[in-house]
Amino acid sequence: MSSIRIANLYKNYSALPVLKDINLEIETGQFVVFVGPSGCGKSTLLRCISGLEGVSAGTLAIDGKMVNDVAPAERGIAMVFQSYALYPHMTVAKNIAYPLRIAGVSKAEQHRRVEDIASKLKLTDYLHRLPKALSGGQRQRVAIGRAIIRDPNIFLFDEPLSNLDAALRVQMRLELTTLKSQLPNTTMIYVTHDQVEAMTMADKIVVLRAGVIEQVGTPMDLYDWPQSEFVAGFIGSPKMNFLTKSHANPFQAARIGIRPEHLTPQDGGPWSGRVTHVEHLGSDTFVYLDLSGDESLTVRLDGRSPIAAGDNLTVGPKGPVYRFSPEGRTMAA
Ligand SMILES: Nc1ncnc2c1ncn2[C@@H]1O[C@H](COP(=O)(O)OP(=O)(O)OP(=O)(O)O)[C@@H](O)[C@H]1O
Repeated sequence: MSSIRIANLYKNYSALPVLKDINLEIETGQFVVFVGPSGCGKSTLLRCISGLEGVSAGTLAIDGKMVNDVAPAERGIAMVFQSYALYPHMTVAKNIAYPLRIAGVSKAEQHRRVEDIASKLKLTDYLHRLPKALSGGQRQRVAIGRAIIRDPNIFLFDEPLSNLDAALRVQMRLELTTLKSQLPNTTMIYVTHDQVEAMTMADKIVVLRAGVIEQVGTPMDLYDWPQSEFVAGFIGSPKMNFLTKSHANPFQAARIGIRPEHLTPQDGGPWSGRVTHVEHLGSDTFVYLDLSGDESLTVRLDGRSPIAAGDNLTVGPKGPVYRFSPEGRTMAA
């Protein structure tokens, strides 16, 4: 068991409030992702859960037991950071086994556990190498192996993939998802800037903004039912289009939003303009449309499109049009 309950949590640095009235429940075995813009408090919340930071007010409980005053090492938590430090003179096997060696676990047991973890993390062929002979992704897997060998109930990741190149990030993303399925009782919390990572890995996403929780939900809840313009703009790639004034008036709202993939060429559709750029990605095409009043739309079309820069184009919705109040809250459909 490794559920987490956070109630009315505040964290200040000197007089600066960084987390404000955080309330969050995480069930055993969930993979929860914290997303939000730089400085919104993601890492601070993770560090409060780990015990590396104390909280200023509120309660933090693991499996129903308040842990505010429990030392980090006693919380059953392991943490992996973006900058992981492997011991350069030790082989992969020795790096992974290190926490067990320190704990005085027998050689035979160390060997058994290292073999088991290496097979989970596809490191079996690299156990005798030194870290300098590994790729970035392999080194990050060793760091993860060293963290999971202690059998933590809760695993915290702070942007573990941000130092890797794009292709390796995708590969590691899939491997972390596999790892999660192999550890069904381990609760995982993952901090990232990358909303694609959040969408593809999370059971539950927590969107933070300026120290408060803006919305919590499954990836598809947040995509389909963003409660605010902030969440609507944060989740989804390419980003949701926002329109105002005459482009929003027909929908009886000051401001509306529509996702690029929910627009389609449509005679008599509500939005017309001139195509400024076209990007062909092979699988789909992004069309950029200039509307009157200095507003613009990104349109995502399936497959290849004959539309070219300079064309006039009229588009309409084939999916939801979100309406926002002047305060940026989503209004009922
Ligand atoms: N030790 C500290 N002392 C003072 N202020 C801090 C400290 N650590 C973080 N902060 C401030 O708290 C706020 C939240 O920082 P935090 O690192 O949690 O944000 P984040 O959402 O993880 O950002 P990023 O995505 O850029 O890593 C920031 O304004 C930051 O400057």
